[in-house]
Amino acid sequence: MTIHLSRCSFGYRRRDLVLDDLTLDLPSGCVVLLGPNGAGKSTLLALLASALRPRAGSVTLGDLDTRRRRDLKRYRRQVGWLPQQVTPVPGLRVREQAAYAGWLKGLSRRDAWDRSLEAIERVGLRELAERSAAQLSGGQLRRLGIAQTLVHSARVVLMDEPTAGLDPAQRKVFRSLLDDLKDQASFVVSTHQTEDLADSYDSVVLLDQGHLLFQGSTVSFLDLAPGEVAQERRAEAAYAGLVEEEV
Ligand SMILES: Nc1ncnc2c1ncn2[C@@H]1O[C@H](COP(=O)(O)OP(=O)(O)OP(=O)(O)O)[C@@H](O)[C@H]1O
Repeated sequence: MTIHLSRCSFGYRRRDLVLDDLTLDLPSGCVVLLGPNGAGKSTLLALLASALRPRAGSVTLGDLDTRRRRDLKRYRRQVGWLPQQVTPVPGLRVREQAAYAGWLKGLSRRDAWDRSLEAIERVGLRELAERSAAQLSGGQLRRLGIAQTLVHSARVVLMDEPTAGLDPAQRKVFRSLLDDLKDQASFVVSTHQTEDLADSYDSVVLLDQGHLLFQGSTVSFLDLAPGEVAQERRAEAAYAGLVEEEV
């Protein structure tokens, strides 16, 4: 099941539209969300997370429509969101923070606590379960953020630049984590890093200035690069071709 955006518009200020009449079907699997700075990626993820409400249009998952109050809770339970900054909750240990996130999504205290252990285990934080969340490194905090989405068994996990600021070794850890979790949920991941596209993602969404420039399989995206471009540079060349065409 996928999230469907239909004719969505959104602006932070009355006159400016950051997303303009956007229609998009997010397929299951791993989707990478690309676009220049200010394209609207974080805004789109916040709309998909139902943290922001579109000015016009709809966001639906199956028969759940975020415009309907009675659907919102169920929708939010199915959709996990990892914003750019994962904030440690003051006074909470790693496992407690994962459990707290599940409780906020509507699990009972007991369920949230029980599930939190498996969630932190899946992201490799089992040994740090009793450590204060405030003492985690940036990469560990992001892993805790992912665990928070796993506690409530989100079917779609939205991640906003999860690898920004991570060193190459940590980025590799993140990629293999994503690989491990693919059987559990679908992922929509925004990033500026195009080098690992072919290995990690099934499809690509490219936004620029709130408009959709491309949506399709990773293979068809890479095919947009000129034939002579080497394999490891094809994503970058395809991206540049589409964005420059737009300027
Ligand atoms: N809270 C806000 N109030 C007003 N304008 C905002 C706010 N957040 C974002 N914007 C504006 O909305 C537009 C889209 O921003 P957004 O953060 O969604 O882009 P992005 O593609 O995620 O960018 P980046 O790659 O730099 O993170 C930008 O013009 C930005 O200045």
